[in-house]
Amino acid sequence: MSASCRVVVLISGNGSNLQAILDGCDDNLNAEVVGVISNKPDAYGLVRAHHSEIDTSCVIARKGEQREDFDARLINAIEKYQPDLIVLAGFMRILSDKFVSKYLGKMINIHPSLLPKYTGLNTHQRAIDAKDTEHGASVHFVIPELDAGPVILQAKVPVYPEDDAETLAQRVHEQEHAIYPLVVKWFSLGRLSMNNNQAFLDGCVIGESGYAPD
Ligand SMILES: Nc1nc2c(c(=O)[nH]1)N[C@@H](CN(C=O)c1ccc(C(=O)N[C@@H](CCC(=O)O)C(=O)O)cc1)CN2
Ligand SMILES: NCC(=O)N[C@@H]1O[C@H](COP(=O)([O-])[O-])[C@@H](O)[C@H]1O
Repeated sequence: MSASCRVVVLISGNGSNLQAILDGCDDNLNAEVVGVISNKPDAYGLVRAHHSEIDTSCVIARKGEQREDFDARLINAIEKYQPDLIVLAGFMRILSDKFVSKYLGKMINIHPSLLPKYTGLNTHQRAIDAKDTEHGASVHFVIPELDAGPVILQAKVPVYPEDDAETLAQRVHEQEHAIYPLVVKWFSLGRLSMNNNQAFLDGCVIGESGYAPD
């Protein structure tokens, strides 16, 4: 029986979140990763996709190319798979308003901070520099404004005085790999909508150990 929710994952690098979602789909028969698309040809996530016999493609920015032109090529690559859900997993491109509007409500991203804190890049070092005692990750719907979409699920981790960006990133990664597959599962079960998202925010109390409604 083919899965009801066709998932396309966009990556730019290592793909550890892709791997967590692939592993999660083994248990969640409602979702199937049908394609992995990278904007970097050397992304290790492409190797992970090949190991799982998932179709892959690359859409590589051309020198001087307009963002909208790149995004048009990316749409062509995505539409081949006819996805129900688009998952950004370390996809390091800011997407144009036209692209985001096309996939509004069916595109999610994982961001390494407790949004709305620390949108953008270098979040772990910024949390350390601010002497924060907690940090974490957020899964959110993607809207044109960067990292500002409705938050679906968050995971918190402690920040220790001896932490550097690397040790903190590792602790955050562990929680990312726990929460992202959950959100994919909820979406595949039809339990996620950008319109009535508050129910999940109220129900999602996440600590270091991680908790979320089943
Ligand atoms: N319109 C949106 N696009 C993207 C969103 C979003 O919420 N709205 N989420 C990001 C993911 N992201 C952080 O989570 C992020 C990715 C990339 C950048 C960025 O500055 N990219 C540069 C290029 C960087 C590079 O090539 O190394 C750029 O695109 O000019 C910031 C945040 C995904 N896109
Ligand atoms: N602003 C986007 C961003 O910084 N995303 C972050 O990139 C990493 C990708 O790791 P992965 O390739 O191993 O999944 C993840 O930590 C994710 O939160």
